[in-house]
Amino acid sequence: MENKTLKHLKDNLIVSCQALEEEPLHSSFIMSRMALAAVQSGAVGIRANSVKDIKAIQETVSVPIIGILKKVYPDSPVFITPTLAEVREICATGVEIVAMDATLRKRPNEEKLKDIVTTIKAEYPNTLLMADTSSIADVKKAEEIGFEIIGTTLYGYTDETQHENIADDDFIFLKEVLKATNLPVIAEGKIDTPLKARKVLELGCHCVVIGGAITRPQQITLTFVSEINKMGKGNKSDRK
Ligand SMILES: CC(=O)N[C@H](C=O)[C@@H](O)[C@H](O)[C@H](O)COP(=O)(O)O
Repeated sequence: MENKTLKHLKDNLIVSCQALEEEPLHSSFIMSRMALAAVQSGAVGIRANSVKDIKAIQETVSVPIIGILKKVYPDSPVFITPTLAEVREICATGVEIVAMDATLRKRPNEEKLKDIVTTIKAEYPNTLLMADTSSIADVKKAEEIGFEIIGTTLYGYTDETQHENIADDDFIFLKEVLKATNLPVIAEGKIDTPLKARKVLELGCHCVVIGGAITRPQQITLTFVSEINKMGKGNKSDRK
């Protein structure tokens, strides 16, 4: 029998409401209002970073939350809920799903992903664990060690995949992910148009997470400015 949260999310939209310290909208209050705006327009779930933001969002909306805690360690490139300590902190908020980096990269403090998953499953058996992956090898490993959900979150966001985009070659990577696992797949990462969101669901993803294209105004503004800047001198109107 499928889990209640997964049933709720099926074929629907999750909006990621995140602003890091260096971003203009960094504020738990603003993130909670972003979440409210998203839910008012039909999002059925929210993805959020940090205990503070999660609490503010929980007080504002009552949809399932994918919680993460971004933290940078000096000895590893892994920063999305990287160690057992952050996973525990996010589980303790009571979010329905906790996501963590599930790439095969070296983790901080020499921790092993399998140990983190085993420990958390014993402590929080009702919390769903989502693997933020970047490759087919990550996906297979994540399923093997006990994750319940696969996310494509890190495809295009690691050194190895920085030049890739999930929409490349008619979503070839996503199609391979769907073939490689029987777990529900959440499409996430660089999905920047409504059409692409629909397409990933039609391909068989369980649901879709959209971040920057909805909640990062600096990123949205840039898409307009870049297009405007393509206007050649010859195309500019003479009209005063
Ligand atoms: C790589 C990384 O740090 N990803 C983060 C994960 O939570 C967020 O910053 C993204 O906004 C989120 O994954 C949604 O993706 P996009 O913003 O591309 O729609």
